[in-house]
Amino acid sequence: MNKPADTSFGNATAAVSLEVRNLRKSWGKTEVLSDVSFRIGAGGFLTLLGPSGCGKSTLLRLISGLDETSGGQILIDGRDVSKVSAADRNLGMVFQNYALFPHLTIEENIGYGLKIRKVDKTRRDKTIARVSDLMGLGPLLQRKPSQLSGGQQQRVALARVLVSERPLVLMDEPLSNLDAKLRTEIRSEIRSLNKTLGITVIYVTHDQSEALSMSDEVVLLNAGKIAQWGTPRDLYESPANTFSASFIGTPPTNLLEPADVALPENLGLDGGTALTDYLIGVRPETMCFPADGAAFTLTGRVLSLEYEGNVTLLHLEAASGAKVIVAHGGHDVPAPGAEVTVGWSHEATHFFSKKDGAAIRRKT
Ligand SMILES: Nc1ncnc2c1ncn2[C@@H]1O[C@H](COP(=O)(O)OP(=O)(O)OP(=O)(O)O)[C@@H](O)[C@H]1O
Repeated sequence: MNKPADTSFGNATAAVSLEVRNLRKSWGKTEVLSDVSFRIGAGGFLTLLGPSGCGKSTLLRLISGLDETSGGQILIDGRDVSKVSAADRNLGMVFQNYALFPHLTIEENIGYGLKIRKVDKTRRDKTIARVSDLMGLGPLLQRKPSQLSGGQQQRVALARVLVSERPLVLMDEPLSNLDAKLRTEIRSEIRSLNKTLGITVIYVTHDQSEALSMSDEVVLLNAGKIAQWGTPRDLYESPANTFSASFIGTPPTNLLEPADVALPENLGLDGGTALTDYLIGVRPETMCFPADGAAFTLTGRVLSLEYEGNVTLLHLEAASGAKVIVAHGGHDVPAPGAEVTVGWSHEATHFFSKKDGAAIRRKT
């Protein structure tokens, strides 16, 4: 499983870019996607991330051509395919409900698309052998799908799409049936095949760690709208709004009333910004205890402790009653009930408008 990908199999058709412009989708009177626009370059890996029901699968189905758009455009390599049938979009798909042919062996299932496209047998066998080896399916090739576990069947579905040599592959939560160890291994396999074969991948997940670790770019959706589109680093380090700040990161960003915080004199905000206008965002892992002369400090009472191995989560209650979480890396853990002062730097501080949740950028 840990072998580096071999480039000798698969001559993926030259990779393609994907662009979605002002895409809309309504079911009856309910609009489930509104004005969604993003693009990913050829060979890129873009993840659609968001909570359950935000429209990720709907968006993927529109890109695939399985459902019709209610407005907007989908361009593959600059060509508008919005009205082109799914079969003519030249893309591969792995969905949550992988459908394997029950009467075919695993080997035949994986090679089905190649056979249909009349790829010669020697090349087909070589490709199947290589991908099944990478996916740990080698010993299972002669079995039927019913003789495999759910996780193994899902790996077959993935292998099948990876050997299909489509330039654009859509994946909807393809790792959801796998255990944690396999997920991590297959994540890096998918990522390495994406780069080695130059396949453009659009990947759906609600798991932010999967999204951050695999993607070149992430589109974070909230209730059918894009909350933020950027690199994993953009999303983590510069959340565009309170939704993004709260969704990305475990535990989520603390959103604090300025009244709970001892603020430095110069916040770098516009002169007109009043204390009541904004919230302060700070990630638990960027806070320190003791505060040690940090620019921002907060004093609170320790409600409880959660030992996580590498860190201990300090659950604090500020004077106002607000709950705050600090990920503390040191061994000097305070006792429950103690009053403590924690701190953080200017760089760790994010400001958000209370009105609409949007990030307030500081003056440079
Ligand atoms: N065929 C349909 N008819 C009516 N409403 C639908 C249909 N398909 C999806 N929806 C609605 O569209 C919204 C988005 O659903 P979608 O499956 O795209 O969300 P998701 O983000 O993929 O969720 P999950 O992570 O739970 O799979 C939901 O409110 C869902 O109920």
